[in-house]
Amino acid sequence: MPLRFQPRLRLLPAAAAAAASAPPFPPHGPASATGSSVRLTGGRRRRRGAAVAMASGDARVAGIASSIRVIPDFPKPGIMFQDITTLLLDPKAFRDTIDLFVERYKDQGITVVAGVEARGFIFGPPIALAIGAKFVPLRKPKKLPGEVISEEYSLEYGTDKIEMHVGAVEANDRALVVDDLIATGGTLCAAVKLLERVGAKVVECACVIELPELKGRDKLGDRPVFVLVKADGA
Ligand SMILES: O=P(O)(O)OC[C@H]1O[C@H](OP(=O)(O)OP(=O)(O)O)[C@H](O)[C@@H]1O
Ligand SMILES: Nc1ncnc2[nH]cnc12
Repeated sequence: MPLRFQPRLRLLPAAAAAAASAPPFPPHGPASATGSSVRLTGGRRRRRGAAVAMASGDARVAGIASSIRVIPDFPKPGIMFQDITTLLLDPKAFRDTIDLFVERYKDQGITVVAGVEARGFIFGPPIALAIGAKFVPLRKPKKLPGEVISEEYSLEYGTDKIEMHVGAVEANDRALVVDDLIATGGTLCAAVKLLERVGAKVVECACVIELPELKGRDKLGDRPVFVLVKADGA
């Protein structure tokens, strides 16, 4: 997966009001991991590179945003890695994340939640259970034991593939695609293609985080993408 350079992050204007009530540091944030923070006007401090912005006016999103740790230069120099494992350490943030998705999708007639390996396997299943849909894992090559269909997608250098079991999704299914993050959009685009190839209707793609500078939405055309937080490169 291409983990492209993501410049230092800043708080988007839409986020400012909701963020005012957020704690200055996340419970498990990089302030402790890296010792890195920046001072905000008014004397508050926030993590360097970690200002993650709200996509909605819901107050829960501020807590979710501040629970996501950003690790600079992982897995290689220049990458600001959005680490959702710290969100998982915070039961309120994790529950709020699932609840926000469930509230959005519970009355949309969704019959299948497709989660993209690996981090879509964390958020997808609890959403599927709560809305009464089946969960279908979209896996990296050679992991699924049954007959599969595959979709290749572009990486920064070369290509990768995801696979889905034949028969898991049917032509009359209404699908939600779930992953933790959209960057270039290549992964979600391949996921959508797999589902559409078997005739399913992709209602929406849902991610916790978007890196808007990488313009992943452009790759998805008119398929809607819903995200909770945006990490904005300044
Ligand atoms: O929008 P894109 O540019 O396609 O990137 C987004 C994908 O990258 C990350 O996964 P990764 O491929 O690193 O795999 P992992 O979850 O197995 O670590 C992330 O979890 C998304 O699936
Ligand atoms: N900056 C980033 N952080 C976490 N996962 C990613 N996948 C692609 N870019 C990423």
